[in-house]
Amino acid sequence: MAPYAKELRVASLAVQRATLLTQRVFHEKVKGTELKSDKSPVTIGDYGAQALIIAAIRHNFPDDAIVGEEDSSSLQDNTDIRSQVWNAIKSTRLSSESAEKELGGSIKNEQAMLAAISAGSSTGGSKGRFWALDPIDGTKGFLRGGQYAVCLALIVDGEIEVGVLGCPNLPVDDQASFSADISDAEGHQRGVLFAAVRGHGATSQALSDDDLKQPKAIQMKSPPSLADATFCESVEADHSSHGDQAAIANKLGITKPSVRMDSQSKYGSIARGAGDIYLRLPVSQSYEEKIWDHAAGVLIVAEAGGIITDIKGKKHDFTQGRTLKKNKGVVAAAKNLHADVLKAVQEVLDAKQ
Ligand SMILES: Nc1ncnc2c1ncn2[C@@H]1O[C@H](COP(=O)(O)O)[C@@H](OP(=O)(O)O)[C@H]1O
Ligand SMILES: [Mg+2]
Repeated sequence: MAPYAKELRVASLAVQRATLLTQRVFHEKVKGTELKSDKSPVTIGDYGAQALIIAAIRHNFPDDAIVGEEDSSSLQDNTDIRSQVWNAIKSTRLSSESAEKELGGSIKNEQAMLAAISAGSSTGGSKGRFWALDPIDGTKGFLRGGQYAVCLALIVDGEIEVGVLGCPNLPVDDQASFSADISDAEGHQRGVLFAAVRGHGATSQALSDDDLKQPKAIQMKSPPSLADATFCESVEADHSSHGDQAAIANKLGITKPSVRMDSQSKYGSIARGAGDIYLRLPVSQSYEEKIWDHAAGVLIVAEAGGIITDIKGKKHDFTQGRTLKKNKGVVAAAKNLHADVLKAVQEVLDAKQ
């Protein structure tokens, strides 16, 4: 049996089920939203997806730790949001009964739901097994009806071993034209699940497939020259500097406009060859990137044949707790482009000092 086969299966089904919940929440406009202490939004979808995924992990791997983005403290007193999360959970089931069973079935009651959400409080670290979970990455994209991703990765002794991304608003077709705009995907079936196991390649498949047994291998593309490359970057200018990115593109002779997209959908997109370069350039020197914003995507791009470093050219270090405190930013590109892109990144950033 391939390594981590059960982990990959459980992670894929758990992400599929959680993605379904987020889509329901969006379509039923159950959009109760709060602001967290850092002023970022959190929705019924974030809490519900975190509860469902953690319940599935705890059923299958009871000894594993979980580093999840959300915590349940604000749900303890807010009965309105809490009951909306509970209703979303109760009405979300996979259509395959056997898959539901593999995940351990639904959550029993509101107390169990709160306990599941709270179980994402692990501090991670360099030893043993833990899961890094972002129930909705790109919550701002989710609220806008744009791109977002449900992200889950297994980290063992500091190495990312399994990564899964559920991207409900990206086209299923790996060859579809690269755009963040959902209306451009008109005529394309949407909803894709990206996955990778370290040393065993990366895949994509339709999120709507009942049993998730049709993965296809994906590969990064190498454009004929740097000037033909397509960049992607965050929609939010305070997550990644659009100005620095434009200066780097200019230096490399790239004339195509960048594709702006929320969430780890950017990692999935370049891994399937829809786009060639992903840059995340620090805006604030004090911000520490969160491990759940990168773990799944970093493995998927690496397994699709890409190179991912920080802006200094260092590998991302997932042993440092809940954040990537030893790294700044992201430079992800096809193998033949990465060295030139990194050089341009450093020249542009150094010139600003
Ligand atoms: N100042 C900052 N710099 C970089 N990333 C930031 C940031 N503030 C918030 N983020 C992160 O950026 C993520 C979204 O990434 P992107 O810009 O690629 O869509 C957010 O995830 P959530 O949406 O899960 O909160 C959040 O964790
Ligand atoms: Mg996130």
